[in-house]
Amino acid sequence: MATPEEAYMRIIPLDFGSAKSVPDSFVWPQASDEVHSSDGLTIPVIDLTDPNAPQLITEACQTWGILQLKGHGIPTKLMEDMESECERLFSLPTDQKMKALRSPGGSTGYGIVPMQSLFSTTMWHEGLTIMGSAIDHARLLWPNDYQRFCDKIDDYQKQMKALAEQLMRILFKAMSIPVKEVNWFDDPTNSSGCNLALQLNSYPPCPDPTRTLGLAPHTDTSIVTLLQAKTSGLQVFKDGVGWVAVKPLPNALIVHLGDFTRILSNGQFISVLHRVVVKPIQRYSVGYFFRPPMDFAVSPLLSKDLGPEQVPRYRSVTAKEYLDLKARHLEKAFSLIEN
Ligand SMILES: O=C(O)CCC(=O)C(=O)O
Ligand SMILES: [Fe+2]
Repeated sequence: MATPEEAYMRIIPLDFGSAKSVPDSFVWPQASDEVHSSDGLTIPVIDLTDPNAPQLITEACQTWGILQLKGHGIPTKLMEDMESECERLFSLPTDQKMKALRSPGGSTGYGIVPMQSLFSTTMWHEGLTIMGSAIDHARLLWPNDYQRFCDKIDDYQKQMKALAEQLMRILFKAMSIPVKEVNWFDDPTNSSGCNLALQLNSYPPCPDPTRTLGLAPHTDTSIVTLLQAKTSGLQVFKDGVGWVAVKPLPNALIVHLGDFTRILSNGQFISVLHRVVVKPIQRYSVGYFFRPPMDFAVSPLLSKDLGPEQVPRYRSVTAKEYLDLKARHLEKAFSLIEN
């Protein structure tokens, strides 16, 4: 068990600007694992305006658990603006970013990802987590000029929420879960307490990219995660194949299925294991995590397809209980809820 001082130190990113080599505490031997050359094996690309999109998305959820989405309606300008805001944020002097440092055990603010506490090796990463308004953090980061960041973040979250709901309607239909039973759907004020989080990620230029990882392998604790990333670095694990590199298409969004969808679909949909490798060049990504309210009971039994003869593979678990299990056990959380 880490002491409070150790817990605090574990959320402070390295001062990457002055790192001329990869310190020993950042060395991940698996960073140099072989990656499948993805010729002929690429994650599905789906256009949301295609009339067959629901069917194609359902198939992609069963075979990959990840897809690239075109025709999603998020304005290109807004996506570019988010990339610029990431640059503006992460280029701030370290002392300034540290003013918005997340507290140990806290959910929002600047720092290394929360799952870092489960690993003894550090990841080549810094991030900012936002839930709801960004104003408290933005005021600390830019005391005289915080409104621009807040406005962009608000606009982005609003548009991402609408898109996530559109995708969830497709997923819930595919899983035969009646949307009317899920009363937190379509709640414009989010008064039902959906756990929506925006994660801005920065992977600074690395002097020796084959020795370290930007993010360790993990699945997302979400129903669905929408990710924008201009450059490569993300890899997904495909059973029987190994790590496959994702090559982001211009203006497309990457859609990850998260653990909650795996539970709701009784294991029919995959929550894909993924990781991030680093490069000699700077990389940013922005993830929008859509999670149900904390007290929502996530259960395969919500599906009308699950007849009495079919056994639920997972027990019912509230979102809060699962988030706690995941925070302590990471990918082993699944074995703890398996029937
Ligand atoms: O940066 C990426 O491509 C992935 C980020 C990610 O997996 C996450 O934030 O959970
Ligand atoms: Fe992720």
